[in-house]
Amino acid sequence: MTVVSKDKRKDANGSDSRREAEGRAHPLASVRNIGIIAHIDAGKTTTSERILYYSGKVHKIGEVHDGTATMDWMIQEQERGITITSAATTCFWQDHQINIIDTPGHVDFTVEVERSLRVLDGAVGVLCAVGGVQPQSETVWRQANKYSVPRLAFVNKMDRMGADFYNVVDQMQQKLKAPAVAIQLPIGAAETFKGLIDLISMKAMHFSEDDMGSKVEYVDIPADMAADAEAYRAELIEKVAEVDEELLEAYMDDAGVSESALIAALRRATIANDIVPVLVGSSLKNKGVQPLLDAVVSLLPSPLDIPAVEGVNPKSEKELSREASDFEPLTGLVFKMATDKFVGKLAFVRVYAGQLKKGQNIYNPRTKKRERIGRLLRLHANHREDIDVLYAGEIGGMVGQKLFTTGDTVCAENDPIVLENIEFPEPVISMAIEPKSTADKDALVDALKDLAEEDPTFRTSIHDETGQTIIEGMGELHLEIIRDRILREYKVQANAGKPMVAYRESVSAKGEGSFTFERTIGDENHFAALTLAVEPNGAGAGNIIQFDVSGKIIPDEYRKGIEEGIADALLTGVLGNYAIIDTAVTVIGGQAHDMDSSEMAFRSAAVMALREAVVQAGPVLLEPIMLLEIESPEEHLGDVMGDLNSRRGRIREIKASNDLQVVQADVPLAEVFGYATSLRSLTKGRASYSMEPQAFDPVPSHMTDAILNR
Ligand SMILES: Nc1nc2c(ncn2[C@@H]2O[C@H](COP(=O)(O)OP(=O)(O)OP(=O)(O)O)[C@@H](O)[C@H]2O)c(=O)[nH]1
Repeated sequence: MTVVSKDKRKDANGSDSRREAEGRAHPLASVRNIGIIAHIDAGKTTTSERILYYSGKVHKIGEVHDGTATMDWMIQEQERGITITSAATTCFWQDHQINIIDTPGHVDFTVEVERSLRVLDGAVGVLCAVGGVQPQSETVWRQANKYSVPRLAFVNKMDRMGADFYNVVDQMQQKLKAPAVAIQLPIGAAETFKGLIDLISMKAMHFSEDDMGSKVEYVDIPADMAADAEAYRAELIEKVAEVDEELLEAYMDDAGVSESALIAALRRATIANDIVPVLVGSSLKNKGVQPLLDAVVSLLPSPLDIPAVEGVNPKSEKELSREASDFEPLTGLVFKMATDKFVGKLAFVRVYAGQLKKGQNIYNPRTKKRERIGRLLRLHANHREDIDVLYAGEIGGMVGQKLFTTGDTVCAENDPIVLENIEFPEPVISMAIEPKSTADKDALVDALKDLAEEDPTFRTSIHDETGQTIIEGMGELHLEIIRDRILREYKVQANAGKPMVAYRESVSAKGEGSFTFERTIGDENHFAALTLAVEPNGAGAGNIIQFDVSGKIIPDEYRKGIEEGIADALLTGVLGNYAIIDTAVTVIGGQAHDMDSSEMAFRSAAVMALREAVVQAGPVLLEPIMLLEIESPEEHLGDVMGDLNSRRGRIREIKASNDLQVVQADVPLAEVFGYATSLRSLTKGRASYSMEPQAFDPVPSHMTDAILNR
C-alpha cells in the first residue's frame, strides 16, 4: 500500500526535495525506527531473528534455545537465552529501511528499554498467547506510553497449549487500558494453529512448512470462520471510524470502506495512539512474521510522522525545534555507549535532522567541545558496516568519540541545540569488589570505568573510609552479568562481596553553608568565598545546581569549577558516604578577588560549603523501595500478606486474575533479599512474583543508626 501524495515536490518514490539529500538510499517516508518490546520470554528475540531471515539479512535462522540467535550476540545472552543489551540492526522490507532495536525484557535491564523508546518512532509489543499481559509487559507498556510511542501488538506462541488470542486482546484492553483492536484472527490454536485471517484484505494466509515459512499462500477464509471474520472486521471498522473522521464518512457512505481507505485510516489512528492493531502468529513455527513486517511498513510512523524534536532552554529561534529533513542543521542524540570488541568505543546515535558525516566536526553543547568523527557505522546485530553519512531519521554508531556520553546532543557548533537528556533510575543494589591480585588492580579500575560509561544505571566508586571499590546496579542479575563481563571480556580476576542495598541521602529542609578557601601554593595565592543554599528538590526529581548571584560577585569564569565541586561533593553524603539525590543547590553568595581567585579555589570552596549546607538541612537516609507483584492461589493469600507485613510492605491493591489473586505491594529492597525462596516455601511453589525499583523513601528513624553503624 502506498499513500499517493498530492504534494508536487514529492517524486514517485515519495522523496521530497525540501527534505531529502540525493545520496540517501531510502526516502524519509520509507524509514521505520522500531523497537521490539515485551515481557521476558515472550519471544522478542525469536521474532527479530525471523525478521532478519525473511528480509534476507541472515541466511540461517538462529535460535534462542540453542544459543545461536544473531541479535543475542553477547556470550552471556547466548548462555542464558536472554537479551541484555539492546541490539540495533537494519533490514529492508518492501523497499523500506527498517531499523530495529531488540530490547531486553528483564527489569534489571530496563534502562535499555527506556533509552531505546526515547529514540524510536514506533514499537511492536510482543505478548505470549498463553501468558498474556504479564507484569513486565505492563512496565514496558507504561514506558512506551510515557514517550507516546505508537504500537502494534503481536500475540506470539499461538502454537502453544492453552494459547488464546481473544483472551490476550481482552487483557490488553483491561489491564493495559490499551485501545487494542484485532486486525487478524488466528486459524486454529495450539497444535491446530495453521495460519491467520487478515481482516483488512479479508484473505486467509498459510505459511509453507518446509522452507522456514518463507512462502505465504493467500487462500479463501475457511467457511467455519467466515461469520467471525465479518463480525471482527465490522468491529475494526467501527473502532477506527470512532477516532477517524475520514473513515467515518466512508463508513456512512453506501459505497462502503475500501481496503486502502481502511489502511490509511488505521495508520493515522495508530500513529495518533488511538488504536493499537493486534496481530497474531508463532515466530518459532514461522507463522505470521511477514504480515507483521507488512504492518510495520503500512501502519507504523516514519520519521516524517513524528513531531519535530524540541530544544531545551532555547536561546534563539533556531534552537526551538528541528524537523526531519536532511537540510536542517544537524541534530542527533547519543542514546547508548558500548565497548565493541572489534571497533572499540561506540556511541549509538539517532539523527533527527541534518546529516552526520564521516570526517565532520561535531559539537557537544554539554561540554561545549568539538570532536571529529573518525568512523561511522551502520549496525547489523553483531557486525558493522562502514558508511559515510547518516541521514535524518537514521540510527547508527560513531566510533571512538571521547567527548560524548549517553544523553548528549550531537549538533553543529554554529547551529547549536540541546535535546532533552534521557532520565535514568538510580541504582538500588551495591556490592564490594576487589581484584584477586595486585596485578589486576589497574585493569579492574579500567574495566569498571568502561562499563559505567556504557551503562548509566551501573556506578562504581571508592568508599571514602574503607577504600573498598563499590559497584552499584539495578539488581542481582545486573551485577552478576557485570562481574561475568569483567572476567571474560576484560580478563580481570575479581572477588565480589554479598549484594547489599544501595542507600542514598537527601535533605529534609532548607540549609545554608559558607566556606572561604585561602591558600598559597608555590608562589600563587588562591582565594574563593562561597555561600550555598540547599533544599529538597522533590522525590525522583534528581539534583539541580543553579546560580542566584550576579556575575559581579562570582564571575562567570569560576562557575564551571563551582559546578564541578558541587557535583563531586554530591557523590558522598554526610551520614554514611552515600550519594545525595533529589536536592536543589543554589549558589547565593560569595566573593572573588581580582588578582588571586582561581577555578581550583572555587571548586574546593564549593565542596566544603556544600557539606556544611547539607549538615544544616536535616540530612536523611533513603532506601530503595521495590514494587512487588505476586500472583498467588487464593488459599495462600493470607500467608503471603502476613509475610509482606513482616517485611514492612505496604499493600497497594489485591485483584483477581483468572484463578489467581494478584497482590501489588511496595516493599523496601532491604527486606526482599531471598524472597524467591520464602515465597516458594510459603506457597508450596505455586506463587510467582516480579519486582522492579519504584522509588527512594526515608529509612524509618529507629533503623537509621543500625544501618549507619554497620
Ligand atoms: N512454542 C513457542 N515457543 C516460542 C515462540 N517464540 C519463542 N519461543 C520460545 O520462547 C523462549 C523465549 O524466546 P525469546 O525469543 O528468547 O524471548 P525474548 O522475549 O527475547 O526473551 P528475553 O530476551 O529474555 O527478554 C525461547 O525458548 C523460544 O524458543 C513461539 O512462537 N512458540
